[in-house]
Amino acid sequence: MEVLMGSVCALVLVGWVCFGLLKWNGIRHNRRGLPPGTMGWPFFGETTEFLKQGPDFMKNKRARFGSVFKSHILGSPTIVSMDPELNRYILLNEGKGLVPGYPQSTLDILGKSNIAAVRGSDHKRIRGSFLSLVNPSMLKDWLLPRIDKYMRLHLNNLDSKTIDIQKLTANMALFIAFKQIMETESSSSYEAFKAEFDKLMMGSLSLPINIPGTNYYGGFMGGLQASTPRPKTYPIYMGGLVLARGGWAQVRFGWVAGWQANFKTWLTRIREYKLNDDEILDQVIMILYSGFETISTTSMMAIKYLHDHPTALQELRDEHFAIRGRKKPEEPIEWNDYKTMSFTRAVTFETLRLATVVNGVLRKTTEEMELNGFVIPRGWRIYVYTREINYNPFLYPEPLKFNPWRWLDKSMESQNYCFLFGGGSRLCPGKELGIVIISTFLHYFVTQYRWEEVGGEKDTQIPES
Ligand code: HEM
Repeated sequence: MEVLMGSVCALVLVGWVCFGLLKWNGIRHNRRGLPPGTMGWPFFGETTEFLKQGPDFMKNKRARFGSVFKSHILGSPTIVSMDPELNRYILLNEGKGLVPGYPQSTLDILGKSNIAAVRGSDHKRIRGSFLSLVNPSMLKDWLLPRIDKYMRLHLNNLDSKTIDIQKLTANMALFIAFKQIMETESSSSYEAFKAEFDKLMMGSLSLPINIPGTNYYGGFMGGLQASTPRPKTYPIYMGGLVLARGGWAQVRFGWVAGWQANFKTWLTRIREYKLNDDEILDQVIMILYSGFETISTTSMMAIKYLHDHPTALQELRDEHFAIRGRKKPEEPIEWNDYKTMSFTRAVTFETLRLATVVNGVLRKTTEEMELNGFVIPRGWRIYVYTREINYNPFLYPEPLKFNPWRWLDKSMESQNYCFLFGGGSRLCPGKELGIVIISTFLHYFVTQYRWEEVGGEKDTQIPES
């Protein structure tokens, strides 16, 4: 009996403490003029629910509080905006105190000079250097030939095999990115790099708790960082290479001395932007990081949608067999071929829309400001949640239907609320490179293989109807 009473008292006490903490956290962040919403637990906020429930978290909140509400996610008080007009305003007005607001974990791991962490003239300079690496002439003469070569290699030899398409596309995206930067590296350094890269991806979206065992800790180099001259926040695209070559200094000087033929070409192209060593490394990491998830998810979902829509698949195949018909079997895809892939481009955009590969982008206020009648304190994060716009029936009739043909009208790509690649001064500079990679993947996949779904794994339905 005493044990039972003790347990009940303990439970009541825990209940009260929890209630008190939730209330205290709500009051702590309560200011006049803020939008409605709840703040969850001190420090953790509502991060667990947000990560666990995904889009349902947003839907439930919107049903309760409307399309602009407050919460506390990924370590910071956050305003979520699902309002299309407000989202557009925020994306187009970085200069008015709305700068990128990626979580501390992302910034720590990607490096303090990565493009998402810098603003103003530094952003212009770094973005300029980035664009010079992926502009149409680079794409045409430098990148596409390599993408073609390594795509063939990657998609070689899948005949009669059962493949996990998620793994295949994830590997493809990483392999292609790696080869663009480190063409002459061996496959063993690719494997070492891949293992480090997985940790980086996990760490960049975690709570910033730097103790062994956490994803955040794993995102760094662990023990290696202490013995190297790189600052504590040494991010780690280079992890694989450091492991493979046995020392950061060696890698560092190797890079700067132009130890990679193709990297030398990159350095020459960006010389005018005067990036220092750390800035160069952070941009390399950013190239790998930004293109990875987006390209792999889009390629995977395109294969799924095409499988489920035979008419679209047939039209895509016709487009690619027409290109093959003009070539010898071993001839690579060239820029002019890519330019004729209008249906492939439409499939890519429709996949990005329907699967909502990017749910939204993060900003932060640099000063207190009024938005939509609400007063947002300085330093609060704003989650510009663009997912809902993708299913707006006025913009996209029958929004839950896979209909690539809607994108053959070219004006669709530039309509005011198309945020598939972001907008304003942060519009994705890798947009065309991403589409080239996905198109090359689809080219070799649909011209070399026919496929069918096997296995009984439960599908995740995207979007949820
Ligand atoms: C299907 C593929 C892709 C999609 C859907 C996509 C989407 C986006 C979006 C939505 C943003 C805006 C982020 C913001 O406003 O905070 C962005 C920015 C960015 N993307 Fe992409 N991206 C793709 C491919 C790539 C590739 C292949 C690269 C690099 C090789 C890349 C590099 C970047 C960079 C560096 C930024 C930051 C730009 C800045 O802050 O000025 N992206 N991307």
